[in-house]
Amino acid sequence: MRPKIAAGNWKMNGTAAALCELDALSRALPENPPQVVICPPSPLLFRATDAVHGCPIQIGAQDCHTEEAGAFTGDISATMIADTGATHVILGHSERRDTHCETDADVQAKARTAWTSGLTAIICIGESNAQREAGETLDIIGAQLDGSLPDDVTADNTVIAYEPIWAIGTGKVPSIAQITEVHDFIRSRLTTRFGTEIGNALPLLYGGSVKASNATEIFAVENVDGALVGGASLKADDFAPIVAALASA
Ligand SMILES: O=C(CO)COP(=O)(O)O
Repeated sequence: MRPKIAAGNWKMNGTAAALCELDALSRALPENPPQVVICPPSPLLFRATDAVHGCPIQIGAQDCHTEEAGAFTGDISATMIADTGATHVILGHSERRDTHCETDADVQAKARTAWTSGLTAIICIGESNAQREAGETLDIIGAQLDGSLPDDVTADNTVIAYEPIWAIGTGKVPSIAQITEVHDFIRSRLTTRFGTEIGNALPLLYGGSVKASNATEIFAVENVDGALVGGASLKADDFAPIVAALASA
């Protein structure tokens, strides 16, 4: 049985004042909540882990460097992230692949260093609009999976998030048939490469314009184990109904 995971990616949004949303979210959690992971900007990590102390919300970072320490001005390492009490790190988000030119090989190296520090890697993949229109979606997704996932992936150290780039922050959501097709494809690619035990145990999240209004039908898709949510994770009032939809999926 795979865990259900509601992850929130705050991206470059929020100052210390936003941490009150964690408290509000914890009070709004359903009785048997799914796993909830909030990924605030890195300056908030220490305070965020303090803020969720004693409640079932976990904290994650949005990126880490491939190295554990060294002369990399402006970067943060997996060791530092783990030191804050965070448990997860998002890797290979399309915004980083785009604006920081991250490659699949970079993502794979980052996953290894994340694991070394005991973090769970949330590895993001997804096609652009041009790639989808050219009929290349499954080729792109397959190549990103092959290149971004280390061989020794396990269901405990990795979560995969399918985020079509054209659905991120646009309000455009793929059809249920499109989400089903890609998630089924990812599942079969994983079982082929890692075997049925690991391949069937790895959680798969959908991300891109998830809101309370579309969450229930997305979570009903067989190979969707949760969501990676951007804009609608910033406010507890928006995110709590998504968490509740996942809890009852
Ligand atoms: O990029 C995302 C999460 O990582 C999705 O963002 P939105 O939910 O704002 O579309």
